[in-house]
Amino acid sequence: MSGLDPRDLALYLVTDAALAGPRGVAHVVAAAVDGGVRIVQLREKHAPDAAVAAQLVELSDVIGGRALLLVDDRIDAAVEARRRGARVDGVHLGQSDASVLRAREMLGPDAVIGLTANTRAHLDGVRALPEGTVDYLGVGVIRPTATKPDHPPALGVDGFAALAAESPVPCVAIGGITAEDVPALRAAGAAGVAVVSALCAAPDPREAARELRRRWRRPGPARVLSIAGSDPSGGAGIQADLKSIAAHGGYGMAAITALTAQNTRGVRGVHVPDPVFLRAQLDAIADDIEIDAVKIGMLATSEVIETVGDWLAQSRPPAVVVDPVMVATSGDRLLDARAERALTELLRRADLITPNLAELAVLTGEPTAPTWTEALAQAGRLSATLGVAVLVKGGHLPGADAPDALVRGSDVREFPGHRIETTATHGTGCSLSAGIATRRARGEDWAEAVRRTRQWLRDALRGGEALGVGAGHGPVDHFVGQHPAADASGAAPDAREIEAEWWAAIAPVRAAIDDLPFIRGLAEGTLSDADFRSYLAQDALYLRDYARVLAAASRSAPSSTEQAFWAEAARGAIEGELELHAQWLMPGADKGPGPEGGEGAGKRETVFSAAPGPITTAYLDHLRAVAFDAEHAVLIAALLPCFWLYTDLGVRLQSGELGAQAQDPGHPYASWLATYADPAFAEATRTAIDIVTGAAASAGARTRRRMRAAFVRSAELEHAFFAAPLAAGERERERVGA
Ligand SMILES: Nc1ncnc2c1ncn2[C@@H]1O[C@H](COP(=O)(O)OP(=O)(O)OP(=O)(O)O)[C@@H](O)[C@H]1O
Ligand SMILES: Cc1ncc(CO)c(N)n1
Ligand SMILES: [Mg+2]
Repeated sequence: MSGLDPRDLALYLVTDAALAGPRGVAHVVAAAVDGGVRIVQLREKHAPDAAVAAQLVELSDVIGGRALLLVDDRIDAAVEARRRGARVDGVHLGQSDASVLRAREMLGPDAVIGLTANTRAHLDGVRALPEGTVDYLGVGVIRPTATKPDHPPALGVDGFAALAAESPVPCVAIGGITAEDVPALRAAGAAGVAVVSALCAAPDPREAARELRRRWRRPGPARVLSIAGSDPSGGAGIQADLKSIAAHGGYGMAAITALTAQNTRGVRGVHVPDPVFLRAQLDAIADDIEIDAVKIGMLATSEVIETVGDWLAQSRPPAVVVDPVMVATSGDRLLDARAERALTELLRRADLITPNLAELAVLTGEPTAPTWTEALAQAGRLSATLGVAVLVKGGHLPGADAPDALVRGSDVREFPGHRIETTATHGTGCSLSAGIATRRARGEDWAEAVRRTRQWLRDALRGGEALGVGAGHGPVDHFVGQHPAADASGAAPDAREIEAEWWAAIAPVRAAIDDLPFIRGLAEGTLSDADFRSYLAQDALYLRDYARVLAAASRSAPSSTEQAFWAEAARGAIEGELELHAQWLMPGADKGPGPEGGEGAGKRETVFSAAPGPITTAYLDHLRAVAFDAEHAVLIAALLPCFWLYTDLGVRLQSGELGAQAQDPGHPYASWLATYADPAFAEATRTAIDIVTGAAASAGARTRRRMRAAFVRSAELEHAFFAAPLAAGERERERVGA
């Protein structure tokens, strides 16, 4: 019995020269091993032994001990290659190939010997052998495949599971496996998956291997390792990473590269422990724990960078995000000059790097990009040079925008966003990269992981100042909205804190709204006209009574300014928005505002002709109940989501953050989207937030709790309202049998 570690079976590459094509088998093997393949089997059915031995020598070189090398069938070639100095770890044999006993005799007790099996009789054959003769079984084929023309009938996942359950040795699934099959095979008891085409025919075998490794992950929280420096003030470095990993549903681990003495005002000192001990930390983790993603932060010196680079090359975690930390928010340099150069080599081992503008400049050797357009161009050049994706961060741009962009060569995906007015920006870069790594390890694609982590970070930025940590650039609040009620401490929160806390409290609702097919369709312009009109018909009914509730808020307002504000909002709801609805809903109405603009006597009947749907009724009942029953403060809290969520969505739809740019003149819903992105509406929303959170700050704890509950309920009803049109459309299609 060899010392085969069953974890090495997880991802197994079987070579195929024809599929590898002109780039050659060695190239595919090198890339696949980089991507996380742990066993390589050279499968060469026709070449003479000498040629196979020569290929084994070459592959042994390419692999350099990072994976096990086996050969299909050709024991003599393996012996010959070993004689020529190659490291050949064993053979894989078919049922009709040379006997496994002979292989064990020729290659010795440490060799890895595998056998193909696809029937119960084959399992009996293994049991009949002396224990330790066979190390693993290759069981398949799972699906019909062209790479083994004479294969027996496909087993499928269930057939595999039945054999694996009875096998005396670990079973690797093989034959026609694609990335989609991997989780099911793991669940079926596979020790690993062996693939041919999925890697040999892949345009990028490294990325394909990484994808297979990610899919191999067992379900549950992602295990994410931060390799970074310590910030004792808790806002950046490993402390930020661990909080961010936890906030995104991961299990966090940390290997410390350096200790800093810093606070929110700056870095006072850096102490770098012996990199040998860093390596000991990394090995201790990897020897015991399956790592789903690694986030790398501050690396301090070139020795540390080399230590991490060597470890990465050996352990090849399936997702690697490197935040090339060189300059802290406070402006302090965190790397020495030699280290800045050594970093470039390490960056090639990443999937994604996340430089800010200053770091992008150092890495490209160019001056700091003066504009966002120039930053994107720099990121494109860097991405092409390094062969990795670059998330360029616009946090340090002057002006009102703080966009980021995911750049892969010439492919650019922008994430627009307004700058948040706050001093709490310490550790944003650390928190962002750790969150992205965690989300990627949980199965989101890179763009999705970036989008969602950014959305979270923006709430964390808004909540940062309320933490009251430090007098300089304070930390973001990684768990904004999840703290035990501020009231419990006795101290009443101020309006700013309430704003951050309430907005964070509805973060899950907001994320769910973003994910609705209705919103996606609206953003992309792919929503059907019928679905949009069915939404508008309900919205017209809603706005008519929403305006009445606004008027009730005006009546009970405590000051004339607020009385006027709610009255003006009521007028706006009736006039402005209903105008637009009339233009869309009137018979023969064209998309968007037309010259006739929906005047005329029949207008009201047509606009309000739909029967109110159950969600419309539920939402209005909620508003009317608070208007009828509750204190003024609770009423205005219930009214707030209709302002706040629409402004937020309007701005993000308009900017393209959620899909196609609404400014695109071809966008079918451009005129509708423009209403909600209107700066005047944003201003009204700002006033509404100030009035409501101000009222909450001066209210007693009980009223404040009722306000928050009414606010959250309205937000949930906003979500239900956006979900309703497509659900109704679905029911209608079922009814008519379409
Ligand atoms: N005031 C802000 N408003 C909105 N987003 C911001 C703001 N400041 C930073 N961000 C966002 O925070 C993330 C980090 O970006 P930034 O450019 O600040 O990186 P960094 O300089 O590496 O951060 P760090 O100081 O933690 O090292 C990005 O997603 C950026 O868009
Ligand atoms: C330890 C550490 N890592 C990263 C940063 C970047 O903000 C920092 N300030 N401190
Ligand atoms: Mg940074």
